[in-house]
Amino acid sequence: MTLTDPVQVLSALIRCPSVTPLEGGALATLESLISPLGFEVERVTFRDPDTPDVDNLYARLGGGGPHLMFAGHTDVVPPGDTAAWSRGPFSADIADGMMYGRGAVDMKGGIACFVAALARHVEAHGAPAGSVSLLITGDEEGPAINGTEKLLAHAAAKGERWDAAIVGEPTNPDAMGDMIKIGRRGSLSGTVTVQGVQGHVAYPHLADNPLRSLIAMTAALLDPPLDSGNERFPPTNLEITSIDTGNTATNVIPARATAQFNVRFSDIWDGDSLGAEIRARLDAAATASALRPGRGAAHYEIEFRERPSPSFLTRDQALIDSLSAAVASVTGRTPELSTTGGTSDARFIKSHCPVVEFGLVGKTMHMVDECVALDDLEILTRIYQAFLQGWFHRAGAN
Ligand SMILES: N[C@@H](CCC[C@H](NC(=O)CCC(=O)O)C(=O)O)C(=O)O
Ligand SMILES: [Zn+2]
Ligand SMILES: [Zn+2]
Repeated sequence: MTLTDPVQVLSALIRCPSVTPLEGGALATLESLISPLGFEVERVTFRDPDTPDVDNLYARLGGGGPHLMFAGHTDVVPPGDTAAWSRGPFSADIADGMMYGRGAVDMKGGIACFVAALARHVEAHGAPAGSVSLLITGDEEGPAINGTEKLLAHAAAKGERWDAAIVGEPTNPDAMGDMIKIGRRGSLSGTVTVQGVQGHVAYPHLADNPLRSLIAMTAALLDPPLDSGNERFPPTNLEITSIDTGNTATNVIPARATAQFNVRFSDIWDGDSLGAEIRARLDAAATASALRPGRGAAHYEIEFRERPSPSFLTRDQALIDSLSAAVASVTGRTPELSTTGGTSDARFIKSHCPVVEFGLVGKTMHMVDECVALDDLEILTRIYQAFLQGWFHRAGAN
């Protein structure tokens, strides 16, 4: 195994079937790869009621400051229908300049490139004059209860402090150098249940169809838009993800109906203010009678998923500039600074230190035939190398 070669490192990681929440040998492989670089490695399992136990890894190279954290996850989403894959999802097969496998871009590829970049840095300059830590969880694709948030708290309780962090999630929409993430939108999910009265569809006056209200209520959530965004964030977006009654009959009005939704929200809102707006819209629509003439207000309940993800924005311009300069030096492109897309574990890290994100091209993440261009692995490794050198130089080390 040549640690400076991201292709070899990634190949070893993809071959570990670490479908969330299983460790699948991925953290053990990573531990055996980085230990010879001089990392002090700690493996820790977190538990919580009603969630699977999850293995995590924290490793530190060096003892002094400045201290840079690289964060990521080795767990991957399930491959789905393996027969639909043109190559084994854990084979790491290479064809036409691409490596195939679950996690190729999301985000074993990012980890492999960072390890290779660090190995090259150590080979060329020796260990950085400061510290580099790897904070790697097996619970990013799962509930995210027994992962990054607890690992950060665990390390912080032992005295660990970080000056900055970089997360290796796939941030580029189309090509390397497209985009750096400098923050993330918030996320809030909920379920609305409307109670009605079951009955015969031909005698609707004897029943109370909950879908009439639920249709008006979901429409009220969608329109008018929650905001039009700002210079930092795209417009807040609410998606209805399911409407269900469990009804299999064509001639029965169901007794109740549920709708599920998820909101990706800008920093105009937080979980409380958004929850209040959603309740106000539902109350107004439940009282309106256009789809339910002659009836009183519909009876409904709303349940929000616990712990909405907060939005955040990284305001450390020096860190953003350092990463942008590294991307530009390798790709010749100025990356867009964006808060689009999903949430990431950076939402936990931002409470400990400034955090930015840059990784591979995310086009195939979570898809059948997830794959990465070998050229992109080399580009990302060089970007991480440049970032390491630039960040430690700016921070006053080598
Ligand atoms: N499973 C976790 C968090 C779910 C995070 C997920 N993030 C992505 O898919 C990343 C995509 C991107 O980088 O744009 C999401 O946004 O749903 C939980 O639910 O806590
Ligand atoms: Zn990911
Ligand atoms: Zn993912």
